Amino acid sequence: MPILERFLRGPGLREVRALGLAVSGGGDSMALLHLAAEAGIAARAVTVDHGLRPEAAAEALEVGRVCARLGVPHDILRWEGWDGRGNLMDQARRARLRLVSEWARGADLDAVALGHTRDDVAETFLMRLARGAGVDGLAAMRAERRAEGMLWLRPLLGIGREELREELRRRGVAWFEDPSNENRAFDRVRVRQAMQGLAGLGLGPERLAEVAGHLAEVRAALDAQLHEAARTLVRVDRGDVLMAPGVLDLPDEILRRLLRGAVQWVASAEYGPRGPALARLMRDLRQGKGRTLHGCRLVWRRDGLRIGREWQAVRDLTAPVEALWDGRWRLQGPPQEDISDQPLEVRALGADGLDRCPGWRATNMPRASLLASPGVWRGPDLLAAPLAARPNGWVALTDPLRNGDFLSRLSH
Ligand SMILES: Nc1ncnc2c1ncn2[C@@H]1O[C@H](COP(=O)(O)OP(=O)(O)OP(=O)(O)O)[C@@H](O)[C@H]1O
Repeated sequence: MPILERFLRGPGLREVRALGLAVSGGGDSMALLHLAAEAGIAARAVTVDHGLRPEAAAEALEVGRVCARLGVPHDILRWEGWDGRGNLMDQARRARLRLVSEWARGADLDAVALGHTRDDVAETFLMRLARGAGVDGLAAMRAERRAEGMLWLRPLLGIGREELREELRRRGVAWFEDPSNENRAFDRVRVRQAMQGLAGLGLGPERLAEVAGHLAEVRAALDAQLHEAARTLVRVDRGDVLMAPGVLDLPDEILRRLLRGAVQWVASAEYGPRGPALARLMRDLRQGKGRTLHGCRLVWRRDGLRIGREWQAVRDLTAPVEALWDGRWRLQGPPQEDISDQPLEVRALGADGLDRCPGWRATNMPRASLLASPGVWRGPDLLAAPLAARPNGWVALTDPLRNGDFLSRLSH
């Protein structure tokens, strides 16, 4: 089948009204650009200049010239955010995702296409295998996914990198080779080199991508079961997660995912607890015991398992009332006159705060959950404790985006 047709068969492309194209100038995304232009898709391209290589700015301009010849509007975004710490590649990738999604929303695009190919799937599979990943990590990346408020499409996942380059050569199109592709310090580069030896064993990129594709189907089946379990056995009660006792009848794999998602949400953490910690947790829970984990308290009560925030984990957290507190709480209250030079702030109630909420028992919330619940403070004075029966005109809601996130995170 001609390459253009295979490209167009990629999910979502035909329904898109206006498509963003993330074009770094490398072979894969240059092929993406040319295929989209040839297909007559209404598109707008973007290049992020990370400012990390001196040539990057000139390369971005060159991508712009190619786009102009194809009649595709092109924008350049600059990232100057690296603070010199942490994993540079990871930060650059995250920043790129954020910048490009802001750009796409601003340009009223309904999806952004990325140039990942079948070789990326195969390489990622091997890299994850080397780290001992499970089904989720080994499963092929999704051809269609939502993140950062944008729909991301990967229409080239079924096509090999070399085939795309062949197509570019046929058209006389040049592309930039990223010099880091030669740098053995990067895992991906070492994996690429190792793959040349694996091909002789029948483990070429096609076969590896096929296995990753099967695992993606396994992941989808687990997701469906997880969603069903969450829908029928789990609910959120004022920031705590409640699981019906029936969760103990679920297969271990599903219960583990449910617990990881719930704990991650209650702790507002970027990652859930790791395998060994989850295994210990499950053993204890099956013996009817509770425990603390990852900044959460898990306790059995009459109606099932309650997962709440641990006071110790939030005792020193302070946020202005307009901001999210503990990554998920939004406080809303009556307008305040600026009568004091002490600003209003959100802090956990703690024992000191809860002592000033005489009606808290009527809330039917465990004391431990209320200790870690948000209060509105002015210096030492507690103005409001919305979850502990002292609202004083204030409400505390978990951020709706985060709330939606809870289920999507549960489903990974
Ligand atoms: N600086 C960038 N500007 C715009 N899009 C980018 C940029 N870097 C990566 N992308 C997008 O993300 C996809 C995958 O990123 P990856 O880091 O694997 O890219 P790459 O190795 O530079 O690939 P390519 O050969 O497509 O340029 C690219 O195909 C492209 O769609």
